[in-house]
Amino acid sequence: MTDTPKKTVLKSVPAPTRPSREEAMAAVRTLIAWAGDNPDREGLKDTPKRVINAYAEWYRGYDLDPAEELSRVFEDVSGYDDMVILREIDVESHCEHHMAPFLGTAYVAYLPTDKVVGISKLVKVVEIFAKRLQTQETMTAQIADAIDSALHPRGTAIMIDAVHQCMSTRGVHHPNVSTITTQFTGEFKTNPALQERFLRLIGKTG
Ligand SMILES: Nc1nc2c(ncn2[C@@H]2O[C@H](COP(=O)(O)OP(=O)(O)OP(=O)(O)O)[C@@H](O)[C@H]2O)c(=O)[nH]1
Ligand SMILES: [Zn+2]
Repeated sequence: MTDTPKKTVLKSVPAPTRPSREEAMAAVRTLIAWAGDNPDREGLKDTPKRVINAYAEWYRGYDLDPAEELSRVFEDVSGYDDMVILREIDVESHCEHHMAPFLGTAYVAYLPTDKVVGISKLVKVVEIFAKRLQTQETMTAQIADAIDSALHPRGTAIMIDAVHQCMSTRGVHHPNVSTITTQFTGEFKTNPALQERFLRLIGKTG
């Protein structure tokens, strides 16, 4: 049997059966009771509703398509062909192992060929992948893959630097550990000088 190459999923696969709001709120009541509190006491009365509204915000990326955000391109850039870099994009995501937040910063760069994309769309792509249950590695790869598939650039460079609350507020309890992930494709992958320039321009080298 041959190994098929791992493909990053750009469009989310819908949950087999998406529960109703009522079912989701009942699940929150169960978790409150499991934590040891009384879901019927005054202070917790509206909590299931608040929690599912928060979930709708934290996981809104399942209903959004990054390819659609990157579908509008501009070809009139007067021959500009150097890297485009977005620095310091806030990342607020949740790890798929504990559903705990991980918070940090993303840096996104690509080397255009004949077209560029509106820079806000790159922030939206980061946002869409962040608003799903993630590992930092998967999310980093997915952002690169979305840009490569939509723009066919000469290369893409992504870096995410984040602190995982599953490591800071529980488990190993190390609040100062941050995790850095990078994904380089195309010329960024094959040319160390380009990687170095990307890292220098985002302020990650001395
Ligand atoms: N590679 C990777 N690991 C992650 C990420 N987010 C959380 N984790 C890790 O996922 C692992 C899950 O490990 P398990 O042993 O299955 O779960 P656990 O017993 O809760 O692990 P501890 O966190 O070590 O207490 C932990 O080591 C987490 O630190 C991520 O984005 N990428
Ligand atoms: Zn976790």
